[in-house]
Amino acid sequence: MSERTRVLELDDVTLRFGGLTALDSVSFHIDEGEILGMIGPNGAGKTTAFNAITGVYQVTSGEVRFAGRSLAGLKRHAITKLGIARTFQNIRLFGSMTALENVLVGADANHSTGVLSALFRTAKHRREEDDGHERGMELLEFMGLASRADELAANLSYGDQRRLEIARAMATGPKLLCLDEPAAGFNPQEKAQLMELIRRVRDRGFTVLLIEHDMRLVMGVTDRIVVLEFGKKIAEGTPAEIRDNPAVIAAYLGVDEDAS
Ligand SMILES: Nc1ncnc2c1ncn2[C@@H]1O[C@H](COP(=O)(O)OP(=O)(O)OP(=O)(O)O)[C@@H](O)[C@H]1O
Repeated sequence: MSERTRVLELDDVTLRFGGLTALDSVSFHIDEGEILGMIGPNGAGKTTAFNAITGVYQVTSGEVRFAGRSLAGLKRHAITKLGIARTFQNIRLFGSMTALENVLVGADANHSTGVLSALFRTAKHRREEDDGHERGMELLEFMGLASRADELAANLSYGDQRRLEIARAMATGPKLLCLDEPAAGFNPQEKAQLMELIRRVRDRGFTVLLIEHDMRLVMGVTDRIVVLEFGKKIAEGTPAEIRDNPAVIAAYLGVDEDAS
């Protein structure tokens, strides 16, 4: 097998909230171009792992590395700039802004020009705005939202809002895209469509970390899967390996796969 570039690495990460150990010595990595699934029953630590990766929480011990660099002490904004973007379990759009404006807010995160040049509308700032606009429209097109570009986000259907969140995250130009249950609340057909879209996102050059409750779906779209239970990694492997793993079967036994 050829050498692949390591995008993200969690090295023996423990994260405690007071007496509760939400992540317990968790290690895994993601290589460039992979779709890595993260699954596990409710409260397993999946969202906490996202929060540790994106700088919402600092790890108690261990290290998160992005492109070989430790993320210790970095704030959320700095981590976005480095190239990690995420969506949230609960949609967080700016409801009174249009779909396009929401995407442009994402693109803004990576502008090199600052407040002063924006104030004086320097040529460079204008150029960045034009580029951002074009790229924003292209992303909306890609997500099937071009015709909704001028609609207020609050007026979009639930499914369109979920897709817009992904477009906004992509607009920051990330190397790693972290999607926290992007298909939550979707019916099976919508879920299947979204998974296909996520595959196309990866084909555009993004590396994807995906939390998804629906085992069948996650099996269909991911290259590898990490399974958490009570903050510990209990399994890691290809979808076929995970499907037959006794520890995973035990963790999910009696658990409604679609529960969220
Ligand atoms: N800010 C916090 N303060 C205290 N405890 C927290 C905090 N965030 C998460 N936890 C706890 O950490 C554990 C892991 O939660 P987490 O949300 O990461 O699980 P999850 O796998 O994402 O679950 P779900 O599938 O329900 O979203 C849970 O016991 C949760 O109650």
